[in-house]
Amino acid sequence: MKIALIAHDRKKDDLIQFTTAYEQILSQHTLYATGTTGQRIIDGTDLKVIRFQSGPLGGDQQIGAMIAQNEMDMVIFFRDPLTAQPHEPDVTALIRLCDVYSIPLATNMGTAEVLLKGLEHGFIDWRLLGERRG
Ligand SMILES: O=C(CO)COP(=O)(O)O
Repeated sequence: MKIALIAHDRKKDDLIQFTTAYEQILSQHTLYATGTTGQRIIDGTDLKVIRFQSGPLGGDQQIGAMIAQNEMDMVIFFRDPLTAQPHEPDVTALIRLCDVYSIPLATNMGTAEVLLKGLEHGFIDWRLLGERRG
């Protein structure tokens, strides 16, 4: 599975804690991240991460483009609901594309835990069926 990991600045520590706790599951998948988030994960864990641009410089849009091309299977996006983002339209567009393409999306740690446990138990394997249909 291809999983995108993103966190706004005040949520980055939470995402590092989360990726550390679920490192064993995450390490079995291909991980992508926006620029700064990806660097933090690389520095803080043993996970391999493919980094895009930083969010304000287009990283959310790059992940959105992958979703539109059926190249992303899950998005974990720890948003900061209390801070205005200069690239709010990009954030909204990414979330919208997850809904357009029915991509599992977690915007907080509670949902992210459920998604990863579901991933571990094969609940998201339907994405692989789509891959085989090609
Ligand atoms: O702003 C972001 C998502 O909207 C995240 O970008 P960074 O990972 O580069 O901080």
